[in-house]
Amino acid sequence: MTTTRSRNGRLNETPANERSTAGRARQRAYMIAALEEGDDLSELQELLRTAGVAVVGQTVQHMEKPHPNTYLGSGKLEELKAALKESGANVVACDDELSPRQERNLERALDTPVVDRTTVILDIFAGHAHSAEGKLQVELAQLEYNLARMRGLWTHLERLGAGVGTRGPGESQIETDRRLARDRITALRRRLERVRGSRETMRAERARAQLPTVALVGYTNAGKSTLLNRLTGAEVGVRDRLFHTLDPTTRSYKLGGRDYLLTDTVGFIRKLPHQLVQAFGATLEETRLADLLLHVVDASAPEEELNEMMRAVDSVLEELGADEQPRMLILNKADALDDDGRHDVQLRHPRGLLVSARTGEGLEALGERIEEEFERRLRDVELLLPYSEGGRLAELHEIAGDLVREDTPEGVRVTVRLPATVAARFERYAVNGQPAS
Ligand SMILES: Nc1nc2c(ncn2[C@@H]2O[C@H](COP(=O)(O)OP(=O)(O)OP(=O)(O)O)[C@@H](O)[C@H]2O)c(=O)[nH]1
Ligand SMILES: [Mg+2]
Repeated sequence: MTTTRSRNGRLNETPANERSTAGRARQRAYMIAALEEGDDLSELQELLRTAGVAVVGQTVQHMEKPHPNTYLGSGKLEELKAALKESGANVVACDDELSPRQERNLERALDTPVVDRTTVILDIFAGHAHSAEGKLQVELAQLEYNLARMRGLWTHLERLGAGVGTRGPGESQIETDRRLARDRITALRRRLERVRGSRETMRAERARAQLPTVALVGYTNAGKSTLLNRLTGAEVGVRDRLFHTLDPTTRSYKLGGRDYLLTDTVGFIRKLPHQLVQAFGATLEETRLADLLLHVVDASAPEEELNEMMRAVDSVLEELGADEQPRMLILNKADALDDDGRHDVQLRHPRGLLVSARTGEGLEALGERIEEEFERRLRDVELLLPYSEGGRLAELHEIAGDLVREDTPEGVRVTVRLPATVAARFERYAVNGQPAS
């Protein structure tokens, strides 16, 4: 994991730079946060744990907005300095994304390297990316984040063979850095496009065009992968760690004689770095193209936290333009709730379906609901398929199970019931210009 990180993460490869949360034997982090009353640092702690960093202390200042120059107030900083020494920490981890100025000032005041929440999340992503596409996406996000902040681009570019001496006349070092970083970003984008155009992706896209698709979305650690495994018999990795799944996995899945595709997606989190949402745009496309979204939540989380996680998911979906599809709320981890807890969560989310991906409870009802959801939107469609498009007929059989066919001189005339979204994909074969959706 360390090697992947240092390959991707610019911050991680220079020993002189202690900013990275990874790649060094046992980092000891001291957490700081400017929080509203009632919030705590458990999520940052969880993120650090996932990044393999030990937490040795924390300082929280309750304030409405972080200080624009130093993040925390000056009195708090003094207090922090002493506590920091005491704790033996070798890095300070901040719960928010820091402006370059805040970061610089904090490092100066504390005489300790500072990482912010975004850097930690990018780092975890770098460690969890397995596919060529995932790795490129993370590197792109890291580079863009650092470009915006102009943080030590030096080492990175040197490693890429750009190095000293490439500076043009009259160009300041910063301008050179910026220009080289932009070139690298352009090159990465191009490579990403090529990777995405690969055959495998195209095959997946073809499959998606035909079968109705259901995407599992939700906060990291909600149980999406567990649910996918349970429903389809797949073996997607499951761990009690944040952001375990980065590469979307799609499996087919049968319900009442029809085939569906079920896609697992990357988990969301509060304050998900914007760069990551952008970089993972293509991966998250799965979400936008799905016919139905299952929003999976950890129903065993405390009420306030659950609401916040749901809001975070809503806002990412909105940013992705995936907020218009039909959505179902899946209240997972029912097994971790007692009777009162179940009653309570069901009362607060009457439309949610209580299930347990672990024990299988409620999954039959879930299947029925999915079927109903598609049933409701079934359309009777009449199509004329030319004989040269025999493959299309086979697809229809797979999707619809039942269909009525009649051979005519022009081709096969088919009457079939299809989900509205699928019908739209067959529109060009519709008879009499009758709209298929
Ligand atoms: N008690 C209980 N635990 C569950 C259930 N479903 C999942 N878990 C646990 O929750 C943790 C996270 O599960 P995953 O399936 O990896 O969650 P995910 O939503 O795919 O997480 P990311 O890939 O990080 O977005 C694991 O420890 C699972 O064993 C459930 O129904 N009940
Ligand atoms: Mg997962």
